[in-house]
Amino acid sequence: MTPGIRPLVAGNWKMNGLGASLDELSRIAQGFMHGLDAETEALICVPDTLLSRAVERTKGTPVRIGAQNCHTAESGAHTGDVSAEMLRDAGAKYVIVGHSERRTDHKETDELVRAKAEAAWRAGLEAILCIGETRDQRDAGQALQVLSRQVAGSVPRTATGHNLVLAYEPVWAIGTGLTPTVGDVAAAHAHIRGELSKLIGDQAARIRILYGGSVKPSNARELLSIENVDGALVGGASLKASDFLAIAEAYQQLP
Ligand SMILES: O=C(CO)COP(=O)(O)O
Repeated sequence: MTPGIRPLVAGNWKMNGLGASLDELSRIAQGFMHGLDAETEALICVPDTLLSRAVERTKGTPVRIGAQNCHTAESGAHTGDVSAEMLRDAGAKYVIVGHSERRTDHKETDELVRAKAEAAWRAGLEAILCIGETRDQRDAGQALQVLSRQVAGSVPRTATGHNLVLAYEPVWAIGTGLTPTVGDVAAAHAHIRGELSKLIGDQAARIRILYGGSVKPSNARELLSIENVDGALVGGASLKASDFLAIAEAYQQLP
């Protein structure tokens, strides 16, 4: 946690969810309506096919809806792509950019990720920009170097606490049940804050840095209590309302 920063617990449904999954979303929204403290911001990033229905389901609740990717252009001849303006039009408030699955599956570079963050801002969305090292990079002792390179290459210099959220997601921890040690998460987040500060100065202190990678109810409290961890980006466990709510509750239990 960082004093003065509103924590964000975000779910990333990835390529999961049909219409019926919206019942789970309703349960998440109900959980935040009744009992969960408004101090924690809640967001679910759904597949584009569910965007407008998800926005409808969560209307009047504290849960925000986001998307998982956008094109850099506002409109045009890009078959199969969706622009940030279209996501905004469908009711999204946030968009994830540079997730490692997109960096791998679609060969997204830091430069492209930076352009996507700028496209998100042009459309009035907040960007959740993901970075993180692979297992090989960690084993080679290069984790912090990789994070430096990704921050310098993919974070636009006009980033502020109002338009950017950073997510540290070690690639090897995604969907594996493995998590870094508390010491490694603390070192990575402090390092990211330092690199942000070199790039954008004082605003670095305002930017939320989320941890993502195998966050679940049983480890949420430990992970979320680490210094400079301002929330979580949750994959698998965000598909189940009881798990996602239990992760959000972990924040309330922190001193
Ligand atoms: O990639 C992630 C969130 O963006 C993390 O996924 P898991 O929580 O399933 O490991």
